[in-house]
Amino acid sequence: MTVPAPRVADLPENKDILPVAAPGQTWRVLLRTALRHRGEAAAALGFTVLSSAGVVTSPLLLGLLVDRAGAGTAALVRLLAALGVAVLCTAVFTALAQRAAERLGARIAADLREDTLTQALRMDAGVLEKAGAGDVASRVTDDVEQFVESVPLGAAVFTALVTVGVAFFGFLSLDWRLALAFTVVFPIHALSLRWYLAKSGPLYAAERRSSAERSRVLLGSLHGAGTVRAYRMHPLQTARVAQASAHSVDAALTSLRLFFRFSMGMNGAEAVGLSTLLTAGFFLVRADAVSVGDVTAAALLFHRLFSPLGTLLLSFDDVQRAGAALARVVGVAMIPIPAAKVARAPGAAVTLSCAGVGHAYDGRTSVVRAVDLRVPAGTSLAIVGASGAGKTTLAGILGGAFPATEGTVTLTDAEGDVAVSDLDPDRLRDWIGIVSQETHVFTGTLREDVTFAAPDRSDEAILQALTAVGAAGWVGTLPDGLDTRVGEGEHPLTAAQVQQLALARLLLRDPAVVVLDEATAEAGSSGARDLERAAAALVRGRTAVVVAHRLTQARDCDAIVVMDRGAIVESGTHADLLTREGRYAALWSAWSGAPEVAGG
Ligand SMILES: Nc1ncnc2c1ncn2[C@@H]1O[C@H](COP(=O)(O)OP(=O)(O)OP(=O)(O)O)[C@@H](O)[C@H]1O
Repeated sequence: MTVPAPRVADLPENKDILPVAAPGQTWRVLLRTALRHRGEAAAALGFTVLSSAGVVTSPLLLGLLVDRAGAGTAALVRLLAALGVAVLCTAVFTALAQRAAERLGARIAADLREDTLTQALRMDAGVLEKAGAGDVASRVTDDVEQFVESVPLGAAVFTALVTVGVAFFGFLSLDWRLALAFTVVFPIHALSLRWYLAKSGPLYAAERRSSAERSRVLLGSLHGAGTVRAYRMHPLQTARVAQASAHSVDAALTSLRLFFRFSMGMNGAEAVGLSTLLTAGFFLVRADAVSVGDVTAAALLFHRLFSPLGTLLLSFDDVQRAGAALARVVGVAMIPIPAAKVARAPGAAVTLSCAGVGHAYDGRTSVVRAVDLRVPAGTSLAIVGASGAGKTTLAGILGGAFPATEGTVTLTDAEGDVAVSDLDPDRLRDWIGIVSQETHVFTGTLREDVTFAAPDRSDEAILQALTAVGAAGWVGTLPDGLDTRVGEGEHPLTAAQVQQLALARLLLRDPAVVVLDEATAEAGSSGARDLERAAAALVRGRTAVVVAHRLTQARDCDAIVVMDRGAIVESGTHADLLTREGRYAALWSAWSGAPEVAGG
């Protein structure tokens, strides 16, 4: 059966993914990571060399045994004893080499996974969003796993390389003509390998790409399950997942077909090699140039090499897969992290301001336009406006969740001005804390969840924070108190409780500035009042920006801005705005059910 050679162009291409490292960069990162564990690397190397030497010694001793068959019992016993020692040492060193290499590989993989995840978390939020969390997740999980799985093989490849090298000298020690016969396999292997490598590298890269795309579509479907259900988009979404999976399977099958063709060529080369060696041996023995023992040793040596040679050639396949996976992992490290210039802690009083802030998610349509704001230290500002006016976007920009496409956000304390974009990411949350619409409960104990951003707080401080946000009541009824496990599949929490935890988390972190985006929206009307009080506890005494859908929240703030189609159309205090009888007054009137008199 002839199998058509596959073409990379036939495979799906995903253009939105993160960069992939070049081979040179990948090797440098791998080497640098390995050098962090010098002891393990030296042990792996040393044991591998010893085990390779053992593999070559046994056939040579068996050849001697054949030649000295009539040399007397003592000589034979000595040879047999040497053979036994060689076999034993080979087994021990091979096991030690394997273990040392696996340990080294596990350490390298753990370092890579950690470095990649750290990098992914520090990267520009815009880049992360564009690339898709699925692609990053697939690199930190699938690709690192692929690399980890190939670690034992990597050790085997190294052993095989050393064994083939040492074996060649073994052949030379017998007779150079036998070594020559042995070398006929190399050109055949080299040609088929060249053919294979040219085709397989791009195919494996494409295979990894389509697997990343499948993860992206799957994760997207899971995250957007609510929307999919609400709009009855199951058939469409299922078709998207099926298509991404089909592309992934196609890519895997294409690589597999190529590999089968390559394996067939390899078996042929070994048959030719052994036949040539035996034929050359026959003539050399007939001409008395070599002994029968030499040819026996050469044939056994060649036979012993089937396995390392096969490992070398067959594993090119896996080495390439691992290489493609590693290049994707290292690619994450190549994404520039926004330069962090300021790592100082904030002063006690911080003013938040912005100038000329504009934002276009797609780079074309501005959803926030030319916003200038100043929130003096210790005061609060409410943002109100109709749905889609740009409140969440502005809050995200002010809170440093992502950079604006235009303008700057500045924090000012006694020491001077700091642009939010210039702050060290590790320091940013000391300056500004944010509660967004997407609150999340991390799987673990309630204590771990609340102290996520402030790990060293005492139970007393935690309970104080929970009391301040009005959560002490329900937390007191939990089966294991602060040790109760929450998060996915654990003790269920209501939307209002999740919001309270988010507020308590921020209270414990104690930033100078807080940005609250709809902290009360999820609670429903019954819990909303409680959450308003909880949010007020957080706002008190701090510089605060509050996205207020419930206008009672806006009324309680020192200043209010009204947004419409991305721009600020009104600003002032609650009383000012009511006297103006503009948009805010209209919103308030609709909200409170009756027109309110200024100052009332
Ligand atoms: N991640 C995003 N990508 C592209 N467009 C977005 C994104 N987030 C919001 N938008 C768009 O930007 C505009 C402003 O949205 P934003 O959520 O900031 O408004 P909002 O006033 O907070 O609305 P709501 O009160 O409904 O939350 C809307 O047209 C919205 O569709």
